[in-house]
Amino acid sequence: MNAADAVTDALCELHTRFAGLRDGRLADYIPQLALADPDAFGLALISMDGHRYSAGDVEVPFTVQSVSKPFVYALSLSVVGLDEVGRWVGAEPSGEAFNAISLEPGTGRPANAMVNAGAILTTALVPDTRHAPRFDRILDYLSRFAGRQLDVDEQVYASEALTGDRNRALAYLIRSAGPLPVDPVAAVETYFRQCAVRVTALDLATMAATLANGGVNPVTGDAVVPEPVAAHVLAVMATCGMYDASGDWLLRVGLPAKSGVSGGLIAAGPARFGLATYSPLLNPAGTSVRGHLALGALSERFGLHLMHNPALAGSTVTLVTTADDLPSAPTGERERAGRERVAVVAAQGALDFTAAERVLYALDESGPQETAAVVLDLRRVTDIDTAARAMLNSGLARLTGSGRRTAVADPADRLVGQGTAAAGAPRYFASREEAVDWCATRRTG
Ligand SMILES: NC(=O)CC[C@H](N)C(=O)O
Repeated sequence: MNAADAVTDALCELHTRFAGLRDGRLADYIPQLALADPDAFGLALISMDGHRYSAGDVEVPFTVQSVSKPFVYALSLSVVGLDEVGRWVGAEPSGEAFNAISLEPGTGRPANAMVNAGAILTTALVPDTRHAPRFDRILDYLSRFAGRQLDVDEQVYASEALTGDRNRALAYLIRSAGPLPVDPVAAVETYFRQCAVRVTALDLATMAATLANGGVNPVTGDAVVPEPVAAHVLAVMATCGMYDASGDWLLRVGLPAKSGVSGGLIAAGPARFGLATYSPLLNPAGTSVRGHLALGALSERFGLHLMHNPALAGSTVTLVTTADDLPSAPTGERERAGRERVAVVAAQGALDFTAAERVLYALDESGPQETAAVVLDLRRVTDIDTAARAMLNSGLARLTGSGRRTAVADPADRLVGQGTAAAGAPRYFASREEAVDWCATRRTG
């Protein structure tokens, strides 16, 4: 028994809880989908370290269907850019079903890339060259998101190609509405193939985890799309991924998600995990009944809701008001020894904007009257992002500018970066002792 089996146990428990449920119907408007096993049910979770947890049928193949949409959207954003994609596809929830025959009034754009109209256009925006045919690019990207080579279920493809006139109608409607740089009618057949790509619940969880992990597949380490693209896709999944049920989903489950009519469902916890379920019995909105319930229960049980008050990293900052070589010496004795009282603010962990604010506040609180000198101890900091580095640098410059003697213990050069000590910048030391000693030494004159 391993300790991490506790995670698997939680998934198994949900699997047991919902496996017996027979509500919902198989999709049959694509005839091949009606042949799915209604009892199939699997749940998978991939962590940001690429750890895999699963319960039930997580290796049963099924076609990706609409769960392909966020990933192809990611591809077109990467290739064409947010602004250009945004000219042709909106980012507003449509409040309508996935296959609604409707475009945004005024602009003639599909409402978003998660409904069929927007997805067909998104697919059309993926460049199609002799060197890299559109579908090959799509299959390659989906495979990189999944971390293994995927293929197409030709029977499901043929089945949708035979019956997909509603999507063709949408493509013609889109083409009639505006001066597009691409042809959605030609792209709709590619869209059918993209929907027929075969995946498993484990694949989908890995794909969701890649979006959650800033576009880097946490299992293979492959940087599939840039971080901002992953963030944009998650944002659209959060507001539009569950079609006309998106608001209620965000309210109750609180995670960016995407459903598909073959029974796949993904949800992503940014910087935390990727989740997927497979169960082909659908509710009237076209979402897996068991998947919906299981992810809802999981979110509630583990507090995964995005808007859930995030646990404040209570230990980001420690303030030690006196730390010098004469820790308990009274002021007189300290002065005779030519030493000053030094405050030490110690930060730890990964510093982002929020953590940097706490550090700066603690630096202010550490003075100025009683302890004029202050040391910022970064020895236990593991990472500083760009925003936090800029904030800390300008905050420290303000401190020194206001006359406080300031030193930073930064053995890993995390803050100073390029090693430049600009005028007005604090002094940098490799150890806390040196920093405290420099600060404590009373300057004369
Ligand atoms: N919601 C879905 O999964 C729909 C995908 C399906 N291929 C369609 O276009 O109708």
